This record gives sequence, structure tokens and C-alpha cells, in this order.
Amino acid sequence: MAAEIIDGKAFAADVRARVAGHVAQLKGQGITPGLAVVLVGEDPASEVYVAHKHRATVEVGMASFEHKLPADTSEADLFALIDRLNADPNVHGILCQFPVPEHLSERRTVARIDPAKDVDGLSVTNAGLLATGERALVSCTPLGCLMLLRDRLGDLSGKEAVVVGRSNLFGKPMAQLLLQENCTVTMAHSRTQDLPEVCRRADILVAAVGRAEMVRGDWVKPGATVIDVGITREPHPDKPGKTRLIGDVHFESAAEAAAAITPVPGGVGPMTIACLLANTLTACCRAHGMPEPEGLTA
Ligand SMILES: Nc1nc2c(c(=O)[nH]1)N[C@@H](CN(C=O)c1ccc(C(=O)N[C@@H](CCC(=O)O)C(=O)O)cc1)CN2
Repeated sequence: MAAEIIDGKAFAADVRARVAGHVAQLKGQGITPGLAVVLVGEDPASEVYVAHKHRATVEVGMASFEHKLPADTSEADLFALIDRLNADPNVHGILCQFPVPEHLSERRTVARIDPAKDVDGLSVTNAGLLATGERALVSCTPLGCLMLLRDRLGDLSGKEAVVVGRSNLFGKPMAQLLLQENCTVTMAHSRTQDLPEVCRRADILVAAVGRAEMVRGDWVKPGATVIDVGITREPHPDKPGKTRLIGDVHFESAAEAAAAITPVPGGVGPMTIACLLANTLTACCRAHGMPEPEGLTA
């Protein structure tokens, strides 16, 4: 294997430590950043992510407000809670864990959150601010990828970037961030013609298609930086009864061609929660008219 492995776990720990330093300073001035996480229903993976978010929030010294609602919660009751959190001065960030049960709408739920507290960066307001190059709260996983890319490559100007996947949660904000860094950006997706050839153009290849190991080594330009955003859980081939996580990139073959690559697990995933904390800190600083933390925003 030729590629350097980008250690997202270590980088995320560093981001969390920097956030904790800022939180300590704010607390010295009588301000405690607060994050509210809303979970509707009992999706087992979501329960784990929400527990991780609570632990990480408390570890950096922030206030954590967890709201677990039954799966049959009505939209009216969910919105009443969001309205209370919007009005609560101790809450600087709000997110509703996805997926939500089928009778609820993710789009309408996000739209109910005050954009200044939308630490997932998913509201139409924050997406629009990002697209027009104005000060936004940026979706956590793309923000985390940008931090990893800046750390590894420094100035991204003029690089060919290909983002495979066009979701609102990831692909679209990732493309906007890379454009903001003066990359030449291609957004590819399931209908893109000759996807392997398009990917081979990329100095920066970001895969977020949700199809396990779709991106193969011969899709990777020699020397490229490969960011794998996929997380598919599948039965472990060698350990009966156990599961393993795999990404959207076929790691072994891609690592032969790439100069650097994120693994799954331990690459992009840990950056999501670290950037959620960074966004909550940013939202808190903005709410109090204080300078934003350097190096923790887009
Ligand atoms: N409201 C939101 N819902 C969801 C988001 C989100 O950003 N906002 N993203 C995902 C889940 N997610 C956070 O919520 C998340 C996913 C993965 C990780 C992570 O650290 N992954 C590890 C592996 C963890 C494991 O072993 O299972 C890794 O990749 O190394 C953190 C957060 C969907 N919902």
C-alpha cells in the first residue's frame, strides 16, 4: 500500500480539545455553550450516535440537553419542543437526529429550527448562505472533510475535485465548500456517464454514494487524496455473528494509487461529532457577539 492513512480519529480528538479550550474561556466569562439533541423513536444506530454526542458534549464542558421522544410523536408535539428550544437562551445548537420515523418530515423538521441554532447546517437558510459565500453554519461531515483536506493539502486552489453523491446532508455542501476553496468541482452521481473516467480526473476524490466499495482503485488518479464518506454495516466475513463497517471506496486497491486516503472506520466519521461541537461553539459565539473560533469554521 502506497497511500498515507488520514487519521480522522486523531484529528477529531484535536478538534475536540481545541473546542474544549474555547469553552473553558467562555465559561470564565459566565457563558456555557449548550447543545440540544432530539431523538424521535428507537432506531438502534441513532441511539448510539446520540449517546456519543451527549458524551462528547459533556467532555468539552458544554451543556447537553437530550430529548428522547416516542416513535409516535406527532409533528405538532415535535415542533412545540423545537419552538421551546429555539426560545431557550441556554441552548445555542439544536439538531434532530436522522432518520426520523416515516410520518415525520426531515425537511419540515429542519425548517422549524432557528437557522442561528441549526448546527447541522441543513436549513434552507444555511444552505443558501453557504452557496452565496456568506457566513453560514455548515453541515458537520463536509466541514470535517474540509478540515482534513486543508490539514493535508494546505491551499486547495486550482485542484480538480470530484464529489460522488449529491445529498443535501453531504454532497451539495461538500461541493460548495470545495468551490469556496477555489477548486474546480465536479458533482457526480448515479446518472453520470463514465463515472470511473470522471473520478480519474480528481486530485481530490470524495465518495458519498452509499454503495459499499463502489469506487475501485482504477478509478483513482495516481497521487490523489481520497475521502471516503460511506458507512455500510455488513456481516463480518470471518467472524460469524459480528458486523463490520465498510466505506464507498474499495480501500486496498484505492490505497495503491492514492497519496492519501481516509479509512472506514476512523476517517471521516469521528469528524462529524467533533464538527458538531465546533458548530455549537460557533453558534454560541455569534449569539453573544463574540469573535468566532479560528480554524473551527469554514
Ligand atoms: N441530524 C443528523 N443525523 C445524522 C447525521 C448528521 O450529521 N446529522 N449523520 C449520520 C450519523 N452520525 C451522526 O449523527 C454519525 C455517523 C458516524 C459517526 C462515526 O463516528 N462513525 C465511526 C464508526 C462508528 C461505529 O463504529 O459505528 C467511523 O466512521 O469511524 C459519527 C456520527 C446519520 N444521521
